[in-house]
Amino acid sequence: MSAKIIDGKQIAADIREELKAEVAGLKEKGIVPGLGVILVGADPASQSYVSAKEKACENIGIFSDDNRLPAETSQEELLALVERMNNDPKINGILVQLPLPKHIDEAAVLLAIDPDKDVDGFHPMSVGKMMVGEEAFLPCTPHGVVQMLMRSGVETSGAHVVVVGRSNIVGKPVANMLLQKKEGANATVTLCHTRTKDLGHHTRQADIIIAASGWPNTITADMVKEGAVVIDVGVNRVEDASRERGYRLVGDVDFEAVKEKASMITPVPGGVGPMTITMLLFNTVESAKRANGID
Ligand SMILES: Nc1nc2c(c(=O)[nH]1)N[C@@H](CN(C=O)c1ccc(C(=O)N[C@@H](CCC(=O)O)C(=O)O)cc1)CN2
Repeated sequence: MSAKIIDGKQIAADIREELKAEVAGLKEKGIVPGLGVILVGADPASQSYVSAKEKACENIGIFSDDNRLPAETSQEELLALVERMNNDPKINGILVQLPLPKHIDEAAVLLAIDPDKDVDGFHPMSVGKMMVGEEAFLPCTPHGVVQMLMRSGVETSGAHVVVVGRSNIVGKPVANMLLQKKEGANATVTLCHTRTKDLGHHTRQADIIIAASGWPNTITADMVKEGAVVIDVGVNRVEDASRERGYRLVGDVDFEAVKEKASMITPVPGGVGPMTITMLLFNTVESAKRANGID
């Protein structure tokens, strides 16, 4: 039987409606959440993600401070802008779109962000707090994955989750979040990567597979247990002359074949992607509440 499609667009829209109502309530108290947005360079994918984030802010009533800087921007100039936003009370969250140009030390920039405004959840302080189970801003894509599982009624407690990919943005944090001792987690987690021997041996044991390798067709049908839940975090461009833009988007999972074996599956596009932007909005509202002493 074909899998139930987990509709990321719909779940994201539901959360955005909840946030819109929360932002309206904050406005009545004179509070307008603000997001400082920084994009260095003109990478087309990054430009479209940043524009989508700003549009999403506008739609729910978050103020955004747009800063598009040329690719030649120096690290010092970028750090000065981050510092200005750290000290600006109108800014509750700072988003530095990644990747940054090669001449800029990404780790140094992320470290410069005030952890209280780290709505991307990439600062080592946020990562450390998440790891030990303290309250912290959770990175947006992994947080989106956990929300999708919870809102789709997927039981993670005691389930065997196999994560494929060990990036700092997705693989490592999602593995960590799912093994925490809390609601929507409590899973047994296996973290696989490019050096894992016989990947299929691990994925076939999974109740839930989270594919975040960055390569199309990493997960094929023979690697999936009948009835497993499959979450595809990949966003890969593959050439497609039949499309106006010359490419189409695919995930890391062989969707057509795997959907015949899985019980639930996320599509690409329209799965995890829309959740990433939504959880950024969530963190920004959360930060505005914390800054104003609201629980
Ligand atoms: N500072 C950050 N940089 C990056 C992050 C991040 O969370 N913070 N994540 C990724 C890119 N990203 C957000 O920035 C992102 C990726 C994909 C989508 C998305 O909605 N994808 C759609 C398809 C969109 C399309 O048609 O191109 C989907 O999958 O349905 C949103 C955000 C790296 N950088």
